[in-house]
Amino acid sequence: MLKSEARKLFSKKRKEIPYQQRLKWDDLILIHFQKLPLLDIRTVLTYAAMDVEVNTDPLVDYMLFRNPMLQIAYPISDFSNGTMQAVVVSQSTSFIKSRRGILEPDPATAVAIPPESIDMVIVPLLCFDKDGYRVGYGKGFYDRYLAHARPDVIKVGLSYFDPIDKVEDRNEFDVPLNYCITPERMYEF
Ligand SMILES: Nc1nc2c(c(=O)[nH]1)N(C=O)[C@@H](CNc1ccc(C(=O)N[C@@H](CCC(=O)O)C(=O)O)cc1)CN2
Ligand SMILES: Nc1ncnc2c1ncn2[C@@H]1O[C@H](COP(=O)(O)OP(=O)(O)OP(=O)(O)O)[C@@H](O)[C@H]1O
Repeated sequence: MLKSEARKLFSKKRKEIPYQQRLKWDDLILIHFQKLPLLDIRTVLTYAAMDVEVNTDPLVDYMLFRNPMLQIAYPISDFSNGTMQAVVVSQSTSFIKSRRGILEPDPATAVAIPPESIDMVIVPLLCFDKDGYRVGYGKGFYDRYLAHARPDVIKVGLSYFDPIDKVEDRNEFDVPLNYCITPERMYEF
């Protein structure tokens, strides 16, 4: 399937999920997420889910329960050049609604960190394939960001749907996932 087709199909499918179903699926995703090896993870870049995306809050709560010292970072996007910066949040961080309705930490209340300091990235996506390639919103934010991350950074995708066979129009910038978690199971690539 082509990225453009997958984007259209999975945006539609995601919007059609009933709210109660989504809550159940978020629970199942948390159960599989708990099987990930988290021992050496000190800094995680997650994302603040928009209403149709897999909710990351239960995963963050779980990771903080396991390791209260864990640093949690969120991206701040610059739509003028397609780049993102990771900022570490704390109790005193406030979130503000950016363009496109995404919640982002107020930069005045969070601390910017370099991409090399991140051990795990929870990556938003619209769909993924059996080799771990993903389709996002098509702006390349994550591929551009991951190009600067350490090669051993663990990339975890979250999806309400099973993988497609193959993203046919992969390009040289596409960074495949190490894991993708669905309500059904965890995929390791
Ligand atoms: N929660 C979340 N945060 C994120 C991303 C994401 O996918 N999800 N990003 C991943 O790159 C970056 C922001 N990039 C984005 C790129 C494009 C659009 C976009 O085109 N939005 C559509 C509406 C999408 C919809 O509701 O279906 C639009 O504005 O028309 C949004 C975010 C960083 N933060
Ligand atoms: N490291 C990079 N350097 C320069 N351009 C890049 C880089 N990564 C991606 N791009 C550009 O970004 C555009 C979007 O890529 P693609 O269609 O793979 O998006 P996507 O993976 O769906 O989006 P996203 O990463 O935002 O979720 C492509 O035109 C690609 O050329």
